Amino acid sequence: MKKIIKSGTIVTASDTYVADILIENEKITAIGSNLASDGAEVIDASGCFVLPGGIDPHTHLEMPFGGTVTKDDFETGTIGAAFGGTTTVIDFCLTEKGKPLKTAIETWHNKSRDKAVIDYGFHLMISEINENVLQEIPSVIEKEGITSFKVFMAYKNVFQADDETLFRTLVTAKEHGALVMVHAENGDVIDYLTKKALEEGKTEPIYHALTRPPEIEGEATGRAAQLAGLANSQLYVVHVSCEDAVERIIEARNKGFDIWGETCPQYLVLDQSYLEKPNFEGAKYVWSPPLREKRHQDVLWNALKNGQLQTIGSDQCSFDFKGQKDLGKDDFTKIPNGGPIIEDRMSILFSEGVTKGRISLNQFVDITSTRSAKLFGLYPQKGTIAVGADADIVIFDPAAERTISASTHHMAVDYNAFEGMKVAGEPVSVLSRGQFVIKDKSFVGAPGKGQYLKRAKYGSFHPTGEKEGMSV
Ligand SMILES: NC(=O)NCCC(=O)O
Ligand SMILES: [Zn+2]
Ligand SMILES: [Zn+2]
Repeated sequence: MKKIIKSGTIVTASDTYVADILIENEKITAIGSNLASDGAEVIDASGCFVLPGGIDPHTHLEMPFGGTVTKDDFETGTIGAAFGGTTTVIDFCLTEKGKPLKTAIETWHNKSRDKAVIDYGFHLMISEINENVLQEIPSVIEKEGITSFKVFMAYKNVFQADDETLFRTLVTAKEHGALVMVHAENGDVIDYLTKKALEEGKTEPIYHALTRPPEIEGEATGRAAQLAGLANSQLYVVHVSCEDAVERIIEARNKGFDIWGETCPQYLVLDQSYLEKPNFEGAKYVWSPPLREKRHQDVLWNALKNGQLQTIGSDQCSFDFKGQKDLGKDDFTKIPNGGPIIEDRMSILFSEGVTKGRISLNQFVDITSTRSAKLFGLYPQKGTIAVGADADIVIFDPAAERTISASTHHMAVDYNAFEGMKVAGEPVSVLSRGQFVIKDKSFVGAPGKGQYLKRAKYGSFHPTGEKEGMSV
């Protein structure tokens, strides 16, 4: 059945205007003034913003980590995402050394196929480069449409890859049209500092932050950037948390390197002091990289405003406080890293960013949706409101107010890191390919309705030279 969204203020990465939107067969087929209803279901959006569905480029759903598995899977995680206005997630598919890449990809299809309520794609972790891996890469890109690879520079003896692997991944990605993503922290130095802290009897959550100082992130970011420059390849730095890393990204971009940076809501609004909360509550705030001193927040906001960081990912990686985070009660290195943010990613950026004047409304759309669509091969099918695009649409009430709480969130996890935070603006209804997933703030979608997305190669939508500012 046709739908018409009437009288809303459409916001894209470049424009803001009042118009109606006609939806037919999953797509936007017309945008204009006073479109005739013609028996279509009419959705009144007056007083609301009509936004392209959010794209979360960084999630870990049902991921094994730290001796346990993330609490939110592709069902609860994508339900939470939809409530927050996100209509696409790109999740990290973990590989194992010595096993075919296709085995890992099949595992991830099995986790997601019948569960996702919104569309989804995968990034692929690269932990080693050898003849078998090199042989599989073309089919990963061409058949699976996986056009982004992830290399961990941290988590020694678990996920960490060496520099040769990172460099060869960059070279291979350049050859085949993929974007290399890095978790940029120096895992070897962290390993030394954490062992030393434990020897000195320092076991509380705060030592997680103190053994991973900003210099360690800055060093790894700079190293990855230099290697990307040497390989003449493309690099995307995930979860940038501090000034040291931002500076390395700016320097590399100024040299003309093809480098992009993502930050996350937690680094914009929470700080290192949260790790000192009593009764082990600090464990709720254990991320890698860690929360930083407050001064880094202004640097991150400015970098988003100036286009030096371009996207915001949730890094959704949720563990219950009871039964999972408390694995590290006597040893901070055993606290599973990560938190639940998929649901509040867009609200926090709107409330703290747009309503507080740190970024514009169009930048908000670019950062939460359009830029990820362009970088990860989904544009213009996703990431904008235009004729021919998928009808992934959020009707967003900027006047609504809400308090974030585990008692009202839709993720499966038993706490919310932003508990008690008041946010302005809320999605009222969310459509995925023309079907309501959220209608008048209630879930009306179904597991399995989300489709797997084969993505285009890197560079399809942002020719070299379009790196500066918000014009891409
Ligand atoms: N970020 C984090 O603490 N957990 C998720 C895994 C990762 O992205 O490093
Ligand atoms: Zn990471
Ligand atoms: Zn992550």
